[in-house]
Amino acid sequence: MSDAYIALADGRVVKGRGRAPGRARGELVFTTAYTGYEESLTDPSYEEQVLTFSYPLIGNYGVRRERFESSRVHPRAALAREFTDDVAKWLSAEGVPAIDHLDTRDLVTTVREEGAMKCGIAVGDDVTPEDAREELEKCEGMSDHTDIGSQVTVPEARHYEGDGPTVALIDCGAKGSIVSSLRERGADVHVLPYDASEETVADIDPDVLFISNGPGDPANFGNAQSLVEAFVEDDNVAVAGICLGQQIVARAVGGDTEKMAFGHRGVNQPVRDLESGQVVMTTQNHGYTVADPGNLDVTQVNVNDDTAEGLASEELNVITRQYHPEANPGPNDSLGFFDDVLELGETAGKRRIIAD
Ligand SMILES: NC(=O)CC[C@H](N)C(=O)O
Repeated sequence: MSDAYIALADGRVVKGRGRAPGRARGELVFTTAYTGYEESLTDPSYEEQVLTFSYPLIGNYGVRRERFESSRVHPRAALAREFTDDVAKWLSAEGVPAIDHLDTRDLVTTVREEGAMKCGIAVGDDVTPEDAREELEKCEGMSDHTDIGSQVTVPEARHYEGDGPTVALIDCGAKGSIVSSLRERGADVHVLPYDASEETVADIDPDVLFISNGPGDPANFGNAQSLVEAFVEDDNVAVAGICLGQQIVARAVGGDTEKMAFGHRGVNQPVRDLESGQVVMTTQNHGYTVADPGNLDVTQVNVNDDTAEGLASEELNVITRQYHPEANPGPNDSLGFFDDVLELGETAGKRRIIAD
């Protein structure tokens, strides 16, 4: 165990116990999830953030690769009341600093009251509060990471063959279980880099253009937005999105996004479907929200703060979710989203066959 310091943008330096050494900086956020630490730590949407777990004991059921959502840990550092040795070893091996023995209630309250904030981290045998402050000094705001997509996307296109509708999944930092949720339903999935060209997508001749989740500010994903702009009016292509994907789709159809104070991160966020009135529990991880849905209808809202959780347009064949229907971690209540997306794609595909 070593010394560990967190320098917060509000001027405070918090001391903890070092569990994995290193220095880091990022946007301090918290998740209230009481399970799913492996999925959260490997979710690419946490790139450039420092993740605080409000649940006190992290690591209770070990660390298993099968639960990973990507090939590496994405938060720049991890904070908890208590990490098990398994988690501390994993984060050390990944070179991601970890600190525990913290008053995480205080950290969460600070972020709730003052909003997600920059922080600097220093963990090691002879680190000082000054080292953490130095990291804080170098910390950029989330929106300043203008090419964050390049850090999390696939290096080149991947194709998973299937008999179902063809999906062009634009990988802005996609969680693995979005790909597997589509494949399990028979979809023919092309995973494309975040900067894929319109021609590449057109060559695939997709039934669905699907924009994935991903880190940072949706305004920094101009290429994905222009792909939606190019295909959304095409009657033969359905458009779908999850989380960052919903935000990008909304921006592409004349809508807008804004930063939330501290966001939604957890596994029990209640969402109401406006048509059925049904409330489902959802997994969430986002710090931006759709402030204006543009040409789309808001179909689902967050019960706590009324923010847009689902958007759709029958006319444009669009369906999106702000939360994570792939449910890793989290309740399976909304897995049906993937069936809805593929059905929409199938309808679009049939229209094309008739048109041909
Ligand atoms: N999980 C996500 O796709 C996150 C979307 C976006 N980066 C946000 O923070 O709002």
